[in-house]
Amino acid sequence: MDGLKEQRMLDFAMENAVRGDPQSVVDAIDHFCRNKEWAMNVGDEKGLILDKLVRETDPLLVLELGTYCGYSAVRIARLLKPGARILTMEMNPVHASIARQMIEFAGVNNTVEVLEGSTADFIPQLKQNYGVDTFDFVFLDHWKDKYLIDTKLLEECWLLRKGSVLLADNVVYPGIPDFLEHVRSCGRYDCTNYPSRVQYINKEDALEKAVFKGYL
Ligand SMILES: C[S@@+](CC[C@H](N)C(=O)[O-])C[C@H]1O[C@@H](n2cnc3c(N)ncnc32)[C@H](O)[C@@H]1O
Ligand SMILES: [Mg+2]
Repeated sequence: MDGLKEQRMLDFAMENAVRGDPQSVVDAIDHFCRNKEWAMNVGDEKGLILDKLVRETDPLLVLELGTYCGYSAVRIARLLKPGARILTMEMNPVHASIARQMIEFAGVNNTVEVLEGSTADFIPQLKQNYGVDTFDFVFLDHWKDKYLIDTKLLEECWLLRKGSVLLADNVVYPGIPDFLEHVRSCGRYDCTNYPSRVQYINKEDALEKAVFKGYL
């Protein structure tokens, strides 16, 4: 097959979903990944847990670490109240470009801003350059050796407040033991595990919710 899977995913969504209808974009991507080519979106099964926790939190300001093609950003954006915003970080320029097109096609480009670059570079700039006070909801879904480093960076940069919800994907597969050990044992988070399955295949995985208790 020629070209990139990510481009094929975008083309499939544009041909099979309705412009401006984010649910139809989410459905088209899930269909593509279940029937044509697997991809690393959080997917429809874990996506239901993500939906439930976004609805419960009803955030005004969301941070996503790891945009990929924009699937989870569109998925979250479709649930947000007017005026709410998502900042999503992606260091791969090809992924960032596909994501911007996906987000624009889904009609959520006024809600979602893709920051192209690494989390290590962007997180320390958020207060000064992006007008951020604290995040209500953070979705961690980038490279697994960065979850702990970036969680500590969010804490150090005062970007969390009492009640901020961190939601981490892939805590069983491939597993993020250093992150889990930190949030479960440092005393600053209330943690809940949500068992599920790896996107689009029958293999055990889970999401971990860690609610920040404040700078104790
Ligand atoms: C699993 S995918 C994200 C999937 C997306 N959240 C979804 O569900 O649709 C991980 C993405 O994180 C990006 N990434 C990994 N480490 C990063 C970092 N330190 N800073 C920014 N992007 C990163 C990768 O390039 C990749 O596109
Ligand atoms: Mg993931």
